[in-house]
Amino acid sequence: MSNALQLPIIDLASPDRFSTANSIRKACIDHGFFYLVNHGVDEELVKKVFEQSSNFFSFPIEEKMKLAIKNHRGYTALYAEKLDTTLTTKGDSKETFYLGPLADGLNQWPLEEDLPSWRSAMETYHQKVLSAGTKLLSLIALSLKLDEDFFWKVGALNEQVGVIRLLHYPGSGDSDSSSEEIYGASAHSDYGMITLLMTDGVPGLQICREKSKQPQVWEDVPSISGAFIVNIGDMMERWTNCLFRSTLHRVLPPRQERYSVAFFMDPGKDCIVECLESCCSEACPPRFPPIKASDYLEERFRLTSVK
Ligand SMILES: O=C(O)CCC(=O)C(=O)O
Ligand SMILES: [Fe+2]
Repeated sequence: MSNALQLPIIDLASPDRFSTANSIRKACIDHGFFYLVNHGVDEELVKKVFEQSSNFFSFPIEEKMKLAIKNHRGYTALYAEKLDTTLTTKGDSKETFYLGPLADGLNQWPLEEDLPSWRSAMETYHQKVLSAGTKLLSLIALSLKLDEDFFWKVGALNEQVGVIRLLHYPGSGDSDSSSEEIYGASAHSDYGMITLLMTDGVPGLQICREKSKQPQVWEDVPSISGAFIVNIGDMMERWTNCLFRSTLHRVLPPRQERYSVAFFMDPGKDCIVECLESCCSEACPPRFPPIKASDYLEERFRLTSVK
């Protein structure tokens, strides 16, 4: 079952920060998803990143495997990841490429002679989206009645933050011969603080707002040209004691080829994520113990890769 959904639209450039923070708070409580506009990442750059992504994924598999994932950076092939760890079917029908923080030297780069504009496009995109995400996190802090620089002070934000995941869903054409339950991206929630997602407009993304309600109700999330689709991740849900929702989402197996680019803002690795005082009380005690971000994230990565 699926319905179309109208998510709130948040304007990152609005001068009225307190009213924006209030709208964000409502969006995070009601949906855990919203659109972000006036975010400062220009359309030309987004177009370049999608072009470079499509150029890379069109290479033969042997070439792509030369950059196979190491230290969470590089290429993962079709069916190599399964975001819903409870499924018994083979992995998700997508291939991906991960690029992390620019300063740590761990990124893998395609050869310049193969893709001359790749590196500059990806580096610029990383910087620009990190800057938009950082502004958004200061508004999220305000929305939780915290100081604007709260996420800096607790070590969640630093120059070692921000992971780009390029995604390519090859598309199944019109035939759907398989009876197996294979998704483009199977049902999952994201792990970190926030995710900023751009798609090429091909439909497929759905959310389920009540994770534990049966049967699950899935609603389509249409793309709005130029807007990021932002969602709250599990670590933010932990900080807020489930006030903000880390909403379950998935991508249906697209008939048509589909590209998207996710930008994950996970907390810095030494950051301890623990229930905010404003989100618990005697009647509503913390639901999760404090946890070090890197311990939590490593375990989640380990579970999603298909052995
Ligand atoms: O491709 C999409 O629309 C969503 C991707 C996603 O949920 C993810 O990469 O975590
Ligand atoms: Fe996701």
